[in-house]
Amino acid sequence: MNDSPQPSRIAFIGAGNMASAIFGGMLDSGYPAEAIVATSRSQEKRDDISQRYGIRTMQDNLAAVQQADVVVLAVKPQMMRDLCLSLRESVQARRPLIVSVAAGLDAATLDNWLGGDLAVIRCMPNTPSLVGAGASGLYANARVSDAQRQLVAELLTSVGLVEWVEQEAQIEAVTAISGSGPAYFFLFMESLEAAGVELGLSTESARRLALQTAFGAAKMARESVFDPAELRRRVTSPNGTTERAIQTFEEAGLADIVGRATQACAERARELSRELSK
Ligand SMILES: NC(=O)C1=CN([C@@H]2O[C@H](COP(=O)(O)OP(=O)(O)OC[C@H]3O[C@@H](n4cnc5c(N)ncnc54)[C@H](O)[C@@H]3O)[C@@H](O)[C@H]2O)C=CC1
Ligand SMILES: O=C(O)[C@@H]1CCC=N1
Repeated sequence: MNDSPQPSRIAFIGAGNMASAIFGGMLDSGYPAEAIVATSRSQEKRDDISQRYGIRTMQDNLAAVQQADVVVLAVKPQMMRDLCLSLRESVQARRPLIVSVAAGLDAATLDNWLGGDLAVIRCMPNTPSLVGAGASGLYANARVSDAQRQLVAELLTSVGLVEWVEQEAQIEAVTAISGSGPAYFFLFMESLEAAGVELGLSTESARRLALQTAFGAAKMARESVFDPAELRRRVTSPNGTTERAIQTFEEAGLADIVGRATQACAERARELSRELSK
């Protein structure tokens, strides 16, 4: 993963949903468990993580930082200020690369809370990282070296797709499309399952059909030489069944709804940034 024979030591601060999705995916793709440590305040959670993933866990965030080349900050945005202030001294002493996955917190604010002059990468991942099918947007501040960019890109490529953005504001767009995006597709799957039940299928059968169709459509869209619009046209026979369904979606303004939902998501990220960086 880097030029030295030793893998980079990665400390995850806050071993919740997103951190476990990333380190779980890294482990599945062969990253050595000995090089990963995760912190949690709950003993039960620490035991569960060590048992399930075979990585080291700690209660003490400072001890984790003191041994790390890369520190991944993975607590809720609202907890980040206190966490950064508590890590400041250790971080300034060791100067690891900082990677934040928090929605809506800009690199300069994090850097400031951590004492300044640090290499900071803002990452917006998503939970399908857990199954190696994640999508992450990355933004690096000016202090991040090429080697550090490459290391983080490699780590996240091991759990899915990586897209660099050149402007930090573009991270809000990544949040609206892929960070929060899995929830939109899950919502559509839930609706499709409920509709199947309404039309007379059993819940189990409706769920299996809805999930396999979502999977099949995504796989086909990724693998095909045709774009999604052309693939949709190929399902839609003139005067056939699909046409009626698509007409219904269009009349209800699906594209507009998606536009408004993603705008609202990006705006919430900006709002979080204003609230939390005060
Ligand atoms: N869940 C998602 O789909 C995504 C989440 N994110 C970001 O990831 C971050 C974490 O979100 P989730 O994993 O969903 O939340 P979570 O609540 O599952 O995980 C956060 C964890 O941090 C722990 N924690 C809080 N303060 C701590 C401290 N001082 N020291 C050690 N541990 C501490 C909590 O106990 C919890 O286990 C957030 O900033 C969020 O914006 C980013 C992309 C996607
Ligand atoms: O809902 C949230 O705030 C986080 C960030 C992106 C996905 N989950």
